[in-house]
Amino acid sequence: MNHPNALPDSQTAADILARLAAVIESRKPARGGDPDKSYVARLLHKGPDAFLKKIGEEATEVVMAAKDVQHGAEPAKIVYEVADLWFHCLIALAHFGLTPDAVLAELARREGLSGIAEKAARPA
Ligand SMILES: N=c1c2ncn([C@@H]3O[C@H](COP(=O)(O)OP(=O)(O)OP(=O)(O)O)[C@@H](O)[C@H]3O)c2ncn1[C@@H]1O[C@H](COP(=O)(O)O)[C@@H](O)[C@H]1O
Repeated sequence: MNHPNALPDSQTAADILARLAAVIESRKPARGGDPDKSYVARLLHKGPDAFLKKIGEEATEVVMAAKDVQHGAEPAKIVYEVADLWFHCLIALAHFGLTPDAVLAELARREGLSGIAEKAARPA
């Protein structure tokens, strides 16, 4: 299994996610997405139960891939499964009118905030 380990110089993760989000947006039924020609349109057409089920399956596949890697499989296996998981999460975000930028902004907001300190500061 071969996959590129680094992004080309001109590409940022935010750009890639934004481009994919734009494609997903264009596949919405209201925008004429065709379930016969597009996997994304098909999932959006089926509705939340369909893509939320896929997210559950893909999350499980990430766990299974990681267990395989623990037992000697090629680490790239995890990359493919995480890509599937992120992709299906982007479909859910689009359905609910959210963008990957919102998630990136939340991660940026959390930068430097220890998870242990954050949990300890929560109201009882
Ligand atoms: N990144 C992806 C992407 N990742 C995974 N998949 C598809 O997700 C599906 C589910 O993957 P699985 O491994 O679970 O396959 P499966 O078990 O056969 O799936 P199910 O039958 O259970 O749904 C497969 O059909 C994959 O091809 C993707 N399909 C599309 N994209 C992106 O979305 C864009 C728009 O795609 P379309 O809407 O199909 O034109 C594409 O240009 C890509 O950039």
